[in-house]
Amino acid sequence: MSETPVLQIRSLKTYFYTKNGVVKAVDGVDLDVGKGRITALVGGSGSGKSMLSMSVMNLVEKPGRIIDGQVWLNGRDLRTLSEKELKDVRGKEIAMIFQEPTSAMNPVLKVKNHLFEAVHTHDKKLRMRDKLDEFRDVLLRVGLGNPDKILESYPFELSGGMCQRVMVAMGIVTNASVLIADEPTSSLDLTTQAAILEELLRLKDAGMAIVLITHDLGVVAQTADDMYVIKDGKVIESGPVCDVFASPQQAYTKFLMEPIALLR
Ligand SMILES: Nc1ncnc2c1ncn2[C@@H]1O[C@H](COP(=O)(O)OP(=O)(O)OP(=O)(O)O)[C@@H](O)[C@H]1O
Repeated sequence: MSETPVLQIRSLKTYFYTKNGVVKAVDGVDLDVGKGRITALVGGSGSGKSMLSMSVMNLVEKPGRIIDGQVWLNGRDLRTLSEKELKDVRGKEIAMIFQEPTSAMNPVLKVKNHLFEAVHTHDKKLRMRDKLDEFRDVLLRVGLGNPDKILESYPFELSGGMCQRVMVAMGIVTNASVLIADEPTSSLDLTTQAAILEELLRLKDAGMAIVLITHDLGVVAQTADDMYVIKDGKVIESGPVCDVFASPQQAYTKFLMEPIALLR
């Protein structure tokens, strides 16, 4: 990676203090995310991928707590910002597509209002009617046909996969410099999955830095430039995707790659 990374994470630690002891969800992670690149975070269930991204957004809830580290975004350490300043950063400079779209969406807001909120929070002069054409176009690009009907729908009127695509559309319209996508294609059929991945590649080509969290090494091979393998809250292997695939160093990385090796 030649340019200075847009997002640099250093020594980040997020622990959960439970009655059964301390869970080290993120345990001293260093990570660089470059402009115009897709950086994949891979690892098994419970390895700490989601908590790492929630920590970047400073959205960790009790009993979890970020206990150490820095999160540099465009030269500012987000960990030193006030909650008010962070609100401004979220959605404008760094956007996130959550793993659980139905719980991340407001049940009383129509899709058009979700999309509008994603842009209006940071530009109060915008008017809904001026954005509707763009919203229709983005909905079509994420595989949601009949966009006029979708714009007028409430989340409960849509399937989980449709909500997931609305979340992707919200990530796209923000035009943030970093987009964190947590399993953005997990509950989608293969055709829709391909459309979303295509869209992520288009955003990357437009200069966005994308963090792609996934279990699916096939998706990583198709789309990502760099990858980090996470286990027990730690980065155990990282590098350009082609290097890690060509010569994985850790037994755990080889284990994650086994399903792909079988397909070759
Ligand atoms: N509220 C909580 N209380 C206690 N431990 C938690 C809590 N939330 C997450 N953890 C723990 O943090 C660790 C990391 O979880 P995380 O959700 O980041 O994993 P993940 O890699 O994203 O998994 P998945 O792929 O299944 O989403 C796990 O050990 C999990 O049990």
